[in-house]
Amino acid sequence: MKKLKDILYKVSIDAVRGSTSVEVSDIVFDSRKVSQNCVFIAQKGTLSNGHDYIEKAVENGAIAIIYEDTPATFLDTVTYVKVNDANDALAHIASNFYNNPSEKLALVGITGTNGKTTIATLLHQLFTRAGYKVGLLSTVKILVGEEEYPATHTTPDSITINRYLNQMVQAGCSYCFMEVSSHGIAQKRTAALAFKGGIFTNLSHDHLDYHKTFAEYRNVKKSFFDSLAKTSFAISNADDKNGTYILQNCSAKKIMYSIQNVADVHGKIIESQFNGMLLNINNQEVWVQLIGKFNASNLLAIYTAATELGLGKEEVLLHLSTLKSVSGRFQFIVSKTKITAIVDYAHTPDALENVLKTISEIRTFNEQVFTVVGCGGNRDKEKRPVMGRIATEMSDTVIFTSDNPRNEDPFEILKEIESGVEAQNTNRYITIEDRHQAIKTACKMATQGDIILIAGKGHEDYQEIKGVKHHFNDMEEVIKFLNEFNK
Ligand SMILES: CC(=O)N[C@H]1[C@@H](OP(=O)(O)OP(=O)(O)OC[C@H]2O[C@@H](n3ccc(=O)[nH]c3=O)[C@H](O)[C@@H]2O)O[C@H](CO)[C@@H](O)[C@@H]1O[C@H](C)C(=O)N[C@@H](C)C(=O)N[C@H](CCC(=O)O)C(=O)O
Ligand SMILES: Nc1ncnc2c1ncn2[C@@H]1O[C@H](COP(=O)(O)OP(=O)(O)OP(=O)(O)O)[C@@H](O)[C@H]1O
Ligand SMILES: N[C@H](CCC[C@H](N)C(=O)O)C(=O)O
Ligand SMILES: [Mg+2]
Repeated sequence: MKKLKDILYKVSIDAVRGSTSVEVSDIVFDSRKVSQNCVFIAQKGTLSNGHDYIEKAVENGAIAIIYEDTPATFLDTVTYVKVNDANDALAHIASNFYNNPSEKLALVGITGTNGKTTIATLLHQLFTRAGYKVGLLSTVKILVGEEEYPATHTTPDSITINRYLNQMVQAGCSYCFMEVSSHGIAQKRTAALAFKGGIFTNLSHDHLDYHKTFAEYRNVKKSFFDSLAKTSFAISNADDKNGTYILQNCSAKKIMYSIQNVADVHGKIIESQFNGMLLNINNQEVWVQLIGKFNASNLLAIYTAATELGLGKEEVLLHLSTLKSVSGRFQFIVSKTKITAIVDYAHTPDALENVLKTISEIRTFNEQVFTVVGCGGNRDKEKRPVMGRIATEMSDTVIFTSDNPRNEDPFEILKEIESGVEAQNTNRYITIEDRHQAIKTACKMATQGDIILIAGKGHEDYQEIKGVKHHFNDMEEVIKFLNEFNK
């Protein structure tokens, strides 16, 4: 068992009351999960304040309390440690408690609005193919080697991160690729981790409900790169207008990739079809099984990271050609009558535009493109009209529908989406709130050779309505209806 003082290493402490030599059984930030001899870390949240639960935590057996705001009463049987930032303290305590696992493997963090899951998952695939045991922390799932665990967040809390990293180290993983969300950075979930490298994809409109301004959102992402060690690497996208800014105060080795400009790693799409594209990366050609400019960009980031982590260029190119698309990311099926149905997680204006652009680059224009799309409830409202405009501008027919309305009125969300449709495109859409019916209608309307894009939910297997998650999967639905209509 560890002593309290052992896990306080690197924590910025203001005051201590009681003994730090007590032995601690576990660390928790939720009073409901406290067990005998636990350390309870009181965090200020968005809904409630952990400081209100200090007494409850002590009642449940906490032996030590880490806090920012001094509690009204102190007990002699409990050790109290005052810190100026409980989230930062939690990050260090979690790392110490699990023996600083991030220092024992090569940890790479991927951040940006879009592409994190794709890059992290494909890097996991690539290094596994290269013969290593690899960890993954992503929106879709957590992997310790090939062993799979469910993911609840894009970037989990510090305790969960370090618990899994420790498990990865124990299992013999040499690498871990993790998504680093802006919420994760802002809440210091990744603060005490030793990153071998960081990757920046792009920055566009999202989460302004949480970060308030774009500048704040951008600076949160930048702070991740500011904190990278000199001995690590920072890979950034020269095609994004914030790609250089994000590395301005970064002291790590900087490497830029681009499909538009001159850069350390330059790529070009030579040819593109539904089943893949031919890429030229730094003057070497490679056929890959993914499509779209955005995936070419993701593959450049992957190529750069893999070579930076020590794999040979030829070996990396060989593995790149075997990588398969990530679940719910431009995942497609072709039906009996050659209708192509694509399920994609595009839930931001930028991602929706990219997916529709990719489709227009490949389509023949002898067919129709149907788009089924909605916007999540209790999330950024500003993106709704923008997504409404983009969907109707770039598809022949759009069916607006619900995507996790959560606690909002789905019809109000739909009105906000519709408000963005430009006058000349109002005849291009219909609105069907029920997502089953919306997908069914698209399948009914589509004829031989048409394309149906179902955007926003990707891999998700639920529709969240008023706190209840009902089973729902876009791919299952579209396959079911295409079969039902014998298409
Ligand atoms: C807005 C946000 O990020 N919220 C996260 C935050 O919760 P919170 O600040 O609201 O916490 P709270 O419920 O107010 O409670 C405050 C503190 O009191 C404690 N408490 C509370 C009640 C009690 O009885 N006892 C007790 O001790 C809580 O454990 C907590 O420490 O801290 C919690 C613990 O780590 C997270 O689970 C929670 O994520 C919620 C579920 C969430 O939805 N987060 C999303 C927005 C998120 O983080 N998304 C990003 C990326 C999304 C993307 O890029 O698309 C992600 O990384 O997943
Ligand atoms: N590099 C990219 N640039 C723009 N759009 C992208 C890029 N990569 C993927 N996309 C689009 O964004 C969607 C989400 O991709 P992905 O899941 O990889 O992103 P993410 O950053 O993990 O998102 P989240 O914030 O939800 O975790 C994809 O389905 C695709 O439409
Ligand atoms: N990680 C994102 C995913 C959004 C996916 C979309 N289907 C929605 O529910 O809005 C979020 O929770 O904001
Ligand atoms: Mg993700």
